[in-house]
Amino acid sequence: MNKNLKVIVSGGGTGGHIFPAVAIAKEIKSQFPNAEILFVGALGKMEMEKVPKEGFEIVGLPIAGFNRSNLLANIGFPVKLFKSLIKAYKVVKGFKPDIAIGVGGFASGPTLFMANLTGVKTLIQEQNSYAGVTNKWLSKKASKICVAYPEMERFFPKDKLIFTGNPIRKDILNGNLSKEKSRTSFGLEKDRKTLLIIGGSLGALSINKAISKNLQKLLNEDIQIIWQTGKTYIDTAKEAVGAVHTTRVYVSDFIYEMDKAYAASDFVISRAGALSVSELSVVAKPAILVPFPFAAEDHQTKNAESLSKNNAAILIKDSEISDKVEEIIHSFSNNEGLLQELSENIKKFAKPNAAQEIVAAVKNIIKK
Ligand SMILES: CC(=O)N[C@H]1[C@@H](OP(=O)(O)OP(=O)(O)OC[C@H]2O[C@@H](n3ccc(=O)[nH]c3=O)[C@H](O)[C@@H]2O)O[C@H](CO)[C@@H](O)[C@@H]1O
Repeated sequence: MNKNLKVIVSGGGTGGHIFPAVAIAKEIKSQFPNAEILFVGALGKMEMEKVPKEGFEIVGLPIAGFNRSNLLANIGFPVKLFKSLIKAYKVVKGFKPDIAIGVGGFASGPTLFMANLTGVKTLIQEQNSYAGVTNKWLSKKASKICVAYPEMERFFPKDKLIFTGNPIRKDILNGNLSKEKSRTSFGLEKDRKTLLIIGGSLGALSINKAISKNLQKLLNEDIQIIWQTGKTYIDTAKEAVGAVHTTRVYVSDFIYEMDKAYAASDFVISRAGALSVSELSVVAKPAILVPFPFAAEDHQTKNAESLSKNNAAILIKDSEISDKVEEIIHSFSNNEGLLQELSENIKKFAKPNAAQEIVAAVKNIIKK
């Protein structure tokens, strides 16, 4: 099996789909160094840039999402879907994988559909506590569905479920970086308390606005800040930092070395995307979670509640972050006991072996 293992990994759209896919691919490579892995993504989406940076080959389908709120925007959808199905068919037939793994996002629909049609076995990795339409539909033919939340039998056939957790990139899992060195790598002071702000892979407007508005007050707490803004807010954020004349803020649209960002920080403000929540659990960081309220079925609120109900994170509503951020950061900066408690509690949600467990499922499927 070693020499011949061939795997298609398909999906993407945002980091929350791409990075678990990369973590699975890297685990396959570490167990089967000769394995051939081909990613199938959506043209123009984030995976087309991020996946090659991680050292994997990717093919793009001309697929786009179906816009449920504006049906007129879907005029080109049938053509794109048709072209994507044809291309997915050619990719699957040409590459001849032993298995196709779907991680959610536009491209996984046509790819796994064609895999199923041509007799290739499939596995789905669902990151969220709420399953999307495509994954529910693909689950009928999938051999196994690896999930990160309990009670997923609401969406998927129970006998196919494996509760693995979300696969996390190894550099984040290893977590052996020094706090001081990580801080200096961002140009920050090595001994100052550090707040990390992450808005998910695309950035979060309400968090960004809250930080811009309260930046001076936050700096008055004697902290320093690593602030990830997303592409659309980076210029405004840089202006806000310039206006307060400080060297205590590192600002970037996207952070590639999230392992260093986590290691540098004492506490975190974050969206509640599934991967962010899984990573924060593994690195055991005290966190203020601000769920994106318009995610499908409000699943980010459910992700955040699974922690906040257990005193493992603080949940702040999107509409309240601007008014509450200063008060909360004040309490975080001055209450070691609270940080300790949140850190211990969030750690209980960590599933550090997810990638290995998913690859174990892959091995079982292709053995049969
Ligand atoms: C708006 C929306 O619908 N977002 C969804 C999207 O989130 P999205 O992709 O934003 O969020 P996640 O929190 O799940 O994952 C973010 C990933 O990007 C990485 N990262 C982030 C910022 C950065 O600068 N550098 C970096 O590497 C994080 O380490 C993490 O691995 O997919 C998730 C997983 O299906 C869902 O739970 C989210 O609800």
